[in-house]
Amino acid sequence: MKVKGKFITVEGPEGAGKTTILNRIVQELKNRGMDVVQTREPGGIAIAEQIRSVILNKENTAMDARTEALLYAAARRQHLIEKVIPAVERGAVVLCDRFIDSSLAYQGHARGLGMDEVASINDFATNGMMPELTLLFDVSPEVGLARIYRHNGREVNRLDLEGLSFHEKVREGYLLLAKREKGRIEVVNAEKNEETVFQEALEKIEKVLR
Ligand SMILES: Nc1ncnc2c1ncn2[C@@H]1O[C@H](COP(=O)(O)OP(=O)(O)OP(=O)(O)O)[C@@H](O)[C@H]1O
Ligand SMILES: Cc1cn([C@H]2C[C@H](O)[C@@H](COP(=O)(O)O)O2)c(=O)[nH]c1=O
Repeated sequence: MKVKGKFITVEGPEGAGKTTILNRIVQELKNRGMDVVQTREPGGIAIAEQIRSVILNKENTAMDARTEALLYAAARRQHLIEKVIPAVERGAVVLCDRFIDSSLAYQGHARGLGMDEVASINDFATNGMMPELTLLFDVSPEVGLARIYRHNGREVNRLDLEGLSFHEKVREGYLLLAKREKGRIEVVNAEKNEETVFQEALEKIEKVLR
């Protein structure tokens, strides 16, 4: 792939505030006249949105952990090919809500499949494409889940319904990744108020856009 634009991802446990902050950042960058593409995983294009509805359907309680990991990787592949790579190649800034680190934290660490195993199936899906910057919105499961149940209009999905220990493992997995990949993953304390989180995230993104 000829790289011209930027590929930036945001990550974090449930209710970390990724969507809220991403919406504001995208608006801010568009106001500055930049070519910005906001997207999400799993989803962002029709085929991946269809896979998303299978994965997150609360009735699919029989789903095996490896099946889950493979479905996320399949959605990722299609989304990269149809949307992310073309946008980066034309020079856009692509801001994506979740990417491979979600699979490593949720399926690799919290489900117990192993981060290395999950990384290897994802290598096949991505050809090794990685973001230039990843913002990890760190929040405790208590705070994140309370935000979802208290304020958010979004439907509670199959993964939200996992127990507290699962969500604790997700956070632990993310923090392990952040330690491992200090050059790419920047941790933001997402328990601070929205304005503070927005300013901190924007500053970090501005650094890679310079
Ligand atoms: N810093 C913050 N402080 C308090 N509430 C916040 C903050 N950021 C977002 N919220 C609120 O928390 C809720 C969840 O936010 P949001 O949907 O942006 O999280 P998310 O990380 O995208 O969640 P998920 O990935 O689980 O869907 C929303 O009601 C939002 O208004
Ligand atoms: C990409 C990806 C996501 N997940 C989980 C994380 C969330 O529970 C849902 C997505 O819902 P959101 O409202 O868009 O955050 O899917 C995962 O387990 N593995 C992944 O690779």
